[in-house]
Amino acid sequence: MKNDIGIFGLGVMGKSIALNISNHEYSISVYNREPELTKNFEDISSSKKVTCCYDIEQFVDSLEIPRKILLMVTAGEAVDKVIDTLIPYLSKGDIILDGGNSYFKDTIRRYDYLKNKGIDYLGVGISGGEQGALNGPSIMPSGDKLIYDKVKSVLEDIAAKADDGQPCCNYVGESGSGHYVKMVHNGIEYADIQIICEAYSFMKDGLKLTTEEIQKTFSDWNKGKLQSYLIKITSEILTKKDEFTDNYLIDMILDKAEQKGTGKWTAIEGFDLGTPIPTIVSAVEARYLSSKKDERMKASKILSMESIPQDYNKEEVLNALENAIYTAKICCYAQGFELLKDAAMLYHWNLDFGKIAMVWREGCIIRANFLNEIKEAFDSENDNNLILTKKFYGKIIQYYPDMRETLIKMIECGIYMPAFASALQYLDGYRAEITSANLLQAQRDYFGAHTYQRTDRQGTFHTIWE
Ligand SMILES: NC(=O)C1=CN([C@@H]2O[C@H](COP(=O)(O)OP(=O)(O)OC[C@H]3O[C@@H](n4cnc5c(N)ncnc54)[C@H](OP(=O)(O)O)[C@@H]3O)[C@@H](O)[C@H]2O)C=CC1
Ligand SMILES: O=C(CO)[C@H](O)[C@H](O)COP(=O)(O)O
Repeated sequence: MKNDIGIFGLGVMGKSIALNISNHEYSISVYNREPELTKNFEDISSSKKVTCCYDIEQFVDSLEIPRKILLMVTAGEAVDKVIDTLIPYLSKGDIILDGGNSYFKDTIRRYDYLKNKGIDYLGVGISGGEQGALNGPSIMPSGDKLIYDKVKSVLEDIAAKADDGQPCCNYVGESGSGHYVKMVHNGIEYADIQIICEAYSFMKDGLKLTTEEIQKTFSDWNKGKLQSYLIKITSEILTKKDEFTDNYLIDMILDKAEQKGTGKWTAIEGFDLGTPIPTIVSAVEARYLSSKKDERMKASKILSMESIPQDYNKEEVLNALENAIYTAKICCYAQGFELLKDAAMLYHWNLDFGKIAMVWREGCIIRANFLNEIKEAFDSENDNNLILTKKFYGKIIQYYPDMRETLIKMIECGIYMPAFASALQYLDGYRAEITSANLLQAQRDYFGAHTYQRTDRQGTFHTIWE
């Protein structure tokens, strides 16, 4: 008897996905470059439907034809190496699925490379971290639809299920689009995380709340319109005590953020496509700034400034902050979907934003209650900016003043809040009928004869300014 599917790579994600698949009654074969992880997997997987392989040929031979092999390895060069290791053992019609955070242009290249060899390739964006992978991730598959149909049942079975029972797995589109959607998911993840961190900073350093008070605030917010995985884990993180000191663990963690690159790719795509995604860009930049800890320490002494002492009504400020976070979150998602809209045009993908929102409703890191509303918004207005949809523009108008008031207070307290500021500026800029770009165009024409268009007649104009 041959096995249904093979999993190559038994790191954090591969191990959990493999267990998830085998828990769904599929027979699996697993392989890892370092045999130690395969041995560990053998120890934890009691199921008889698991074949642990220590040899690539044995791994490939153990699979039902056409073979289906899910790669869960580090994105980048490793994926190419693994593909080249597998090729000599594969047959025409076999299917490789890449479940890592691969760069979408690499996925398109690998698809073409393997197509020439008669091997099918699906780029499968997966989100949910270790627990999601084990209990039900959000899955964003792409490639040939006919090939997807051959693996659809296993992907849908292992995916998270939304409240309506629908699997959080939907075919996204042509090659590369699934990894693109996953990349944008991560861009939104960066922005969402940054907004929460800035709110935390304001509560701690501006409002001088205790960790317990901040924890309770996040916990309360998670019962309302901000209900989401990231707000929930934030409230849980703030309960954790340090094992070495009497402090909360959060106060012992160095404030230097790391990143693996998906947020940066999203920001670069925004620049390349000319799509304004300032909150996502600001979140990437905030990570870079945070990592310059030594310089910040030095600057904090040289540029030391007193913040303006305030006597805020904390309850009112926290209510406004909740509305400000909600509005900023909508802006993050709106920016992500605007990038997807421009990418669909440029790369000729037929993206259904309602279906994408549906896939993000459960399982992934940005899962949130309001994704149900985002789904409904796009179901009826697929081409609209989220902030202009009937579902959301009223909320933005309602919460706009609270957002503005909150930002004023953050400025008074000297809080670093690039994500909040960029979200408000996104709204102010997007709704501006007239901007200052008329002056900008005049300056360009002045120094470089770059020409400009007029408001009252067609054509291109140049003025001798001096
Ligand atoms: N961790 C997370 O929360 C999430 C991760 N992802 C993505 O999933 C993928 C896997 O991540 P994760 O499980 O966290 O990573 P880990 O670091 O835990 O595991 C990496 C895996 O890749 C294998 N690998 C690395 N280089 C090679 C190579 N040259 N040849 C063969 N195998 C190699 C490792 O094998 P070995 O043991 O031999 O080194 C190991 O099995 C990545 O693309 C990641 O971005 C996606 C969503 C969430
Ligand atoms: O893909 C993920 C979740 O969806 C990973 O958790 C993500 O890679 C984390 O990114 P970074 O290390 O850059 O913060």
